[in-house]
Amino acid sequence: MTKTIRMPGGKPQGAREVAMSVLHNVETRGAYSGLELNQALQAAGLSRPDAGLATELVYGTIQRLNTIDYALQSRVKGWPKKIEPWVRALLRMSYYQLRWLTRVPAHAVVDEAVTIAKKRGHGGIGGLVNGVLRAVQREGFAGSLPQGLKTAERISLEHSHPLWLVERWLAEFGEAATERMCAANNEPPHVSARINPLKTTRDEILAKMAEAGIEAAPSRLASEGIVAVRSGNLVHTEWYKQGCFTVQDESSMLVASVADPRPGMKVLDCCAAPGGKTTHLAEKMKDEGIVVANDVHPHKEELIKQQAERLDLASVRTMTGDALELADKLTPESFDVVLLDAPCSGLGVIRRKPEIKWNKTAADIAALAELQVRLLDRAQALVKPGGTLVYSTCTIASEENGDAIRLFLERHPAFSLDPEGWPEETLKSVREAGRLTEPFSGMLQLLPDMFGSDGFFIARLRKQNG
Ligand SMILES: C[S@@+](CC[C@H](N)C(=O)[O-])C[C@H]1O[C@@H](n2cnc3c(N)ncnc32)[C@H](O)[C@@H]1O
Repeated sequence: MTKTIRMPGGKPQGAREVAMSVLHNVETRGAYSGLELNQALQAAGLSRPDAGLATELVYGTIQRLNTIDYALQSRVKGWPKKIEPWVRALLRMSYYQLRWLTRVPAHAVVDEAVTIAKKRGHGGIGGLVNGVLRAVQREGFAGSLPQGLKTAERISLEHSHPLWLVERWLAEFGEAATERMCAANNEPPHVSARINPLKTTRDEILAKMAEAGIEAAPSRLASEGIVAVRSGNLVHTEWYKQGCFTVQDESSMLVASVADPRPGMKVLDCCAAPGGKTTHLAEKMKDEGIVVANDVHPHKEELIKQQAERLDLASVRTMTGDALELADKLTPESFDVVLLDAPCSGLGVIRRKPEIKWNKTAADIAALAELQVRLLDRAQALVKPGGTLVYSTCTIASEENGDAIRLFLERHPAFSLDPEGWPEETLKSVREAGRLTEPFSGMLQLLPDMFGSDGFFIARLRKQNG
């Protein structure tokens, strides 16, 4: 049984009720799971284990939605459309627990679900929930997938991904890689952090974490990175508050390293909020020079400022505006390094934001690819002759990545892909994993199954001198 506490509205809420309301809002209001969950957890004030359970229920249920709905449709008449959204959320979440969260006794899952159903609805709903979950419990999960499915259908149902996405990945990456990626997308993401070398060293933080009983190890991919196990949210630590590190995915840490800015340079980050890469660029420059950090959303400027302040970085200058208009506002050819960390479909970060796989469409990818090419077209005008343009996304859709770069290069012959100056340890790890296309071209696609880090694309382009 989980502890129940009083919500501000007067209603008692335990981990399962919190998870249920988050799932309900994600489905009915299109809310982001991460934001919605953070708000709900703050409001509910759950204990750490209960917050952990609520988190697991939300992510696990969204991750396994396809598989869960397939199992429930034969047991619940009118599933899913004719069932009230909150009952849908409750049944899905309970099925998830029965099947994948085996550390919770099945009878406790059913009892709690029935209690919630009766409290929120009426006896009839309690009866429905009880009947469905007891049947699931009795029948078990063996043979829960139909026989004779085509490869795409099997992967889609087994690993709970939409069919169109599985078909797309099968065509591009083949069966083995698609299956690995889909499985990896259902794993919990690594907790990782990027050490701020202006304040501390990786060894020093690792030693302090070991002393505090936090299991952490150096990243295999990024020289400033650490990966922690069962550490809780590192944002709540004193080290974070003191600016010793930034919580960031390991793949994301590579982008500033590939940009390789030097102290004293003038650098532009076109799409910068919340400032993860901006602050990394400034750290790499030893806080000497200027990093202009721009984002289109006015409210996000403050987020970048807060990060720069927390890390004591004085070289960051923030501005708000559409990156498509930056070339009209800033001096042409005036930046040594320009980073375009473009808005993208996010198909590389499904593990962190599982609703992405259910919400994004092929049409979104096409529209984003078109925007990205236009953003590249405008950003290039700001690069000095001999300077560097780095393009990155957290997606694995080729239209938004390699294809966008090829289109760009056709139109801008002054630029060429630059395979030099990439972080050695990264290329070594990717090469050792047998995942580097040789000879290395200057573009890198990391897939989510390779290192347990986000799927990311990075291209480094050099503008010719004069
Ligand atoms: C991938 S995120 C950037 C993450 C950031 N670079 C970091 O490492 O913390 C993309 C950002 O682009 C911003 N954005 C979207 N369209 C834009 C545009 N037309 N001009 C400038 N920024 C834009 C979004 O607000 C979002 O913050």
